[in-house]
Amino acid sequence: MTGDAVLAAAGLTAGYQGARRRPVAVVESVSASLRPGRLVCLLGPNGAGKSTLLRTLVGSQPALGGSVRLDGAELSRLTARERARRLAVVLTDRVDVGLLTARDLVTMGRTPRTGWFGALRGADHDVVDWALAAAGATELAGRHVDELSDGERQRVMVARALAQQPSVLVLDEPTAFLDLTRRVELMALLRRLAAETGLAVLMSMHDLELALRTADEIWLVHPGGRFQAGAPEDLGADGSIAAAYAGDGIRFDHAAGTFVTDGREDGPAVNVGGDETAVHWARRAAARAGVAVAASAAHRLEVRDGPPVTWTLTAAGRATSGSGFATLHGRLAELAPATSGLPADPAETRSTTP
Ligand SMILES: Nc1ncnc2c1ncn2[C@@H]1O[C@H](COP(=O)(O)OP(=O)(O)OP(=O)(O)O)[C@@H](O)[C@H]1O
Repeated sequence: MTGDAVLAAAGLTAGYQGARRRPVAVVESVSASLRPGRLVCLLGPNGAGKSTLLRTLVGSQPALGGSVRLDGAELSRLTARERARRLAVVLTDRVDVGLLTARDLVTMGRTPRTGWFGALRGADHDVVDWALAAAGATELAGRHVDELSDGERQRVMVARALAQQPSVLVLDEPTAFLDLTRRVELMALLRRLAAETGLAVLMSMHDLELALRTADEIWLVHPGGRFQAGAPEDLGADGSIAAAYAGDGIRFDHAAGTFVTDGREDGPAVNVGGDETAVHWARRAAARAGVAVAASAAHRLEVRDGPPVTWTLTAAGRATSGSGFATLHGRLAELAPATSGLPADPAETRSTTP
């Protein structure tokens, strides 16, 4: 089942040694493979076990069961240097790099190939230049790393990993401290590197919507440690993502592909139809208003592309029409009872008291 996989887990259990050296499994029965040129996002709610699984997959903590193979070789049998020639890891931890320039740091990425005291040859300098350019960090080469912004630093760390010329790049929450623009840019960069160089990329992240839009495949860790792998659309459409992230007061609306803050499955729902672009935005407006989108819903919303977008909402036998999403959102919000949990306004309470 591993085929041409560069990183493959079979029946893997990741976890810790608990009290009295008793093994405590965090993620179980992981069988999945990462192939060249693919970008895989590892998702799961807080504490599900993403970091534990990543650490086990890169060999920085031992597996409790099963196996991990890197380029066909059993990971635990490879030396650190053999691993580093094939596998590069980018963590979010800020390491103190003293007064190193970005180029110095990226050059250190060559160490697994040259050794600590190995002289850098012309070809090594070419690789460093390529890595800086590929990560969009050429203009940062002469800057001191400790002066860089989080986004710039992240690009330099990716360049350092690329300088190792690995087959596999593993990143733990690389988008964590980046603003939306930088997050999208970093994802686009990793996508392009995978497509153009055949690099296999595995990254954990919390930005579900960005992951679902970008990844070739999703690896999903459910609370309780169940593991699932599949195409983003399959895991989104069959409700697996929604199930993994179901929590108090928030749920993933798998029809709209967004989170909504109404946690109740029995809340109001609307059946949306009409022009494609208008339907897309109407789904988002519904999600924002805490209204689920479902083909079986009794309420019916019909939308037409604009500008301005026009809509007709038929609810409880009464049809209302309007234009623009501000008015539609207001009308949809009336379908969803308030769920803020805020105490009632005392003035309002008084006015309803006889
Ligand atoms: N060294 C450790 N010893 C014992 N248990 C641990 C250890 N490190 C983490 N855990 C536990 O393992 C579980 C999974 O943690 P992990 O950090 O892998 O989750 P995560 O999905 O990466 O979470 P987050 O999204 O919050 O980073 C948690 O219950 C955590 O408390």
